[in-house]
Amino acid sequence: MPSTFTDSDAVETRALTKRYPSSTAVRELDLSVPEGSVYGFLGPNGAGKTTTMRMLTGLLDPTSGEGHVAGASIRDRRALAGVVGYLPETPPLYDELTGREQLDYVADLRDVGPDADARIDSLVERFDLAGDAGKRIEAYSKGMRQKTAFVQTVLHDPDVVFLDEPTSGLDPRAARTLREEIRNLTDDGTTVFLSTHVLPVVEELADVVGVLSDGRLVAEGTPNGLKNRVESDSDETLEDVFLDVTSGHGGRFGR
Ligand SMILES: Nc1ncnc2c1ncn2[C@@H]1O[C@H](COP(=O)(O)OP(=O)(O)OP(=O)(O)O)[C@@H](O)[C@H]1O
Repeated sequence: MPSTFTDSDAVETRALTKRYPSSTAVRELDLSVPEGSVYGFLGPNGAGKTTTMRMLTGLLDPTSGEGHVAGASIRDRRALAGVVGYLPETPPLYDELTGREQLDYVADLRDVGPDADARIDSLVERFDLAGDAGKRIEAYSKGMRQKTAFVQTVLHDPDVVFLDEPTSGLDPRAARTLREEIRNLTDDGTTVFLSTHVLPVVEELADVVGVLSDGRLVAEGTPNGLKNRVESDSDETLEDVFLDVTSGHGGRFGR
């Protein structure tokens, strides 16, 4: 069967669905995320965001439907591993390793090559982790863990980076550094798939926002486009849009 996927989209899904015995987490999801853009993926708790990202990163098999990420089928884990980076809500870190050992280990695992040391040095410096790189991760604060986890996610220069609540636990300075790093990634052509409940972060960074509710995409557009979809005396905020489209009453904003 000929593929209907286009070359310019970094993430594409068609009718992507995940069913569990007692519920359907993701329903017939169609996504198209252009290369080099930031896609803000919003939705209430339990909407299906993590399930979607786990399918797009090869950690979970879809029940039906299909998808490609940077040209790799989401059913081809080996191909996906080279092109995606995933920062999950609870990042996989080894408490017994030092920060530096953790990053060296991941660089090795991901086959980063001869530039690994320089790349780690620069990212560790950028996130103000250099002074603590020799300490064991068990002694790290939540923010230090989160920063280390972000660095390990982007170490192999993936084509598409999936971030689940990346600013969680970060102080304002670190959160700003992270937002700048996300911008730097897209300047280099990387695509960022960003799931967060922090709406100002989405508003600042996202080129396009998709809102998931009960496993379905209920709204999609630029942050300004979504806000301006209804005429209103007061300024509509992204939070108003979010609350409206996820209210369960259909909302004023159709897709
Ligand atoms: N392993 C599982 N078995 C059964 N149901 C599951 C499983 N994992 C997730 N679910 C269900 O799928 C739905 C979507 O969950 P998911 O974690 O994807 O939501 P989310 O949008 O990431 O939520 P949050 O914002 O709270 O992180 C929920 O109803 C959840 O209970």
